[in-house]
Amino acid sequence: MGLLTYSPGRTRVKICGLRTAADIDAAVTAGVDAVGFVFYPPSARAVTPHIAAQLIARLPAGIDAVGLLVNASDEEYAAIRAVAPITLWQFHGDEAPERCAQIAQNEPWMKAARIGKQFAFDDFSLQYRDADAFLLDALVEGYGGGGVPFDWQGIPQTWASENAPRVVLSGGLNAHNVGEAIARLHPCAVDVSSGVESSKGVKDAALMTQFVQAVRAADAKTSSQ
Ligand SMILES: O=C(O)c1ccccc1N[C@@H]1O[C@H](COP(=O)(O)O)[C@@H](O)[C@H]1O
Repeated sequence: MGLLTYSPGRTRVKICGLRTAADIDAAVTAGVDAVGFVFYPPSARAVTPHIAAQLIARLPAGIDAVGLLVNASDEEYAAIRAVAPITLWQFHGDEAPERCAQIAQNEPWMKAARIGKQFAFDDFSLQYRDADAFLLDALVEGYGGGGVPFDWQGIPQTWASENAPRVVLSGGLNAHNVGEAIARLHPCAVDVSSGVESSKGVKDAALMTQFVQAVRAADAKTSSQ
């Protein structure tokens, strides 16, 4: 179905920062809707476009292959597009809306909002109104993937409910806190990286399974209320 198919009561799941065939197989078995590839060389989770292409070839139909970029140059982007069949773009840097649209061409894209103590939610959603989704993350050093949650209470209630169909929640999620996040915000999807790792950049199959099970349990609880 893909990550951005909004279906209340069925929260979509993306696991980001996959680097090996075993990671892909474990994520697929766990029941994800999308897997993410980090094309940001400073990250411990970075992959080359060729590695990503090999990993994407293992994916069954219907699971999104997300390309995560941070202020990528034209050359970096061209190298990815040449070999890796990305189905959804994630812009996690300082990209202006025009740059996101230029890179994504007519493919879906989401823009990360890096949320600190104060964040202008309305300004962000207006500025990036052409995005297919808003990915909410904590403001951390190194742009993202820090395993740090932000204060969900700081999201204005009206903004959260109006934008729920295109909110992808991330930032420090794990099997223990994702249920509360879903109950509070009812996002279209959740996105995790650090919370399913045994050490930085090393995915753990059991933690991936537990994360997806926690999402399904939260959905079941919401539906029964
Ligand atoms: O994972 C990374 O290394 C990364 C690097 C630069 C930008 C974003 C990155 N990851 C994304 O960050 C969020 C939150 O991740 P976490 O669960 O808190 O570790 C998520 O969207 C990742 O895709």
